[in-house]
Amino acid sequence: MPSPRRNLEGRPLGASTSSSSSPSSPAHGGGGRFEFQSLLSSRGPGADPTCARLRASESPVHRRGSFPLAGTGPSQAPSAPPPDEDLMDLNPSFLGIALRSLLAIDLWLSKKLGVCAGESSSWGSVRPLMKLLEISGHGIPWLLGTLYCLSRSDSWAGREVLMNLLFALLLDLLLVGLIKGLVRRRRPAHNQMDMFFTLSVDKYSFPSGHSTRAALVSRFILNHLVLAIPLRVLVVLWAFILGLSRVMLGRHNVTDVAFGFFLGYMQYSIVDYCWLSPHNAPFLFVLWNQH
Ligand SMILES: CC(C)=CCC/C(C)=C/COP(=O)(O)O
Repeated sequence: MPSPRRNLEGRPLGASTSSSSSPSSPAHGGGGRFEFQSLLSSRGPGADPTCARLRASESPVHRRGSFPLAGTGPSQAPSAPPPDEDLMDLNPSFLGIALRSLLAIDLWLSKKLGVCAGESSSWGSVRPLMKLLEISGHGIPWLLGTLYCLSRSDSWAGREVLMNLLFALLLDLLLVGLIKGLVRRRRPAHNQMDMFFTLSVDKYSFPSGHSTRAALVSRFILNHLVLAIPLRVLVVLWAFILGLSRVMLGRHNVTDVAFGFFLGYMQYSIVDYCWLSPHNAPFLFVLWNQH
């Protein structure tokens, strides 16, 4: 009866060992190729290690990927191919590489633009002005301001617009809070957490809540207020500078702000689509009237 095939450590092929998961084990590099070979050859019927080796050695990916694993000179045994899962690990997709590069550029650019991140930063003297701008885009003044105007409004048309602005601001808080809680991206390391009134999710930075609000509110204003051209330009400028100031203050990375603008813009489309009126939400208007 043929004796069971063994790997170079003397273990029967296919036998799982607790040591194979430890960092010093072959699977983690030392003589990892032996463990990979045993894994390949134990893959059930038809799993021919010779074929697998040929297939893998034809692949430039394997050649590149095996480099860190081999760590050995030509005098040692030829390296066996890693299993498919390992090939996948060693073969990052084009999308993966693009995302990693984008992230690296994002971090680098955000650090460069964070010129007001502290009092001692190169533009530290502008920091108070940037913080004033920060308050102009904060949720509290916008919510309180809208509620105040609603309470003072004496026309149905005005009330309708303000009711929808309130809905937009609440929707924005909800969506930004949700995404921040899901993505959990840390704020940049150079940020000082000295923001006025934050919620617990505001320790996260993606997306920038100020930027979503800036895009949402400015699109709302441009669509529902009749303004002279210079004022319209001012509204757009305010939104843009508010977004930029988030990176300059070191609160956000560029991608947080870019996505924030996109999300805020889309949120307006949702609000416009679900536009509340005395016809589709009469209870809201009656409630407010009684108020
Ligand atoms: C408490 C309320 C009503 C809003 C929180 C507003 C806030 C602090 C958002 C964080 O913005 P960034 O994500 O741009 O830092």
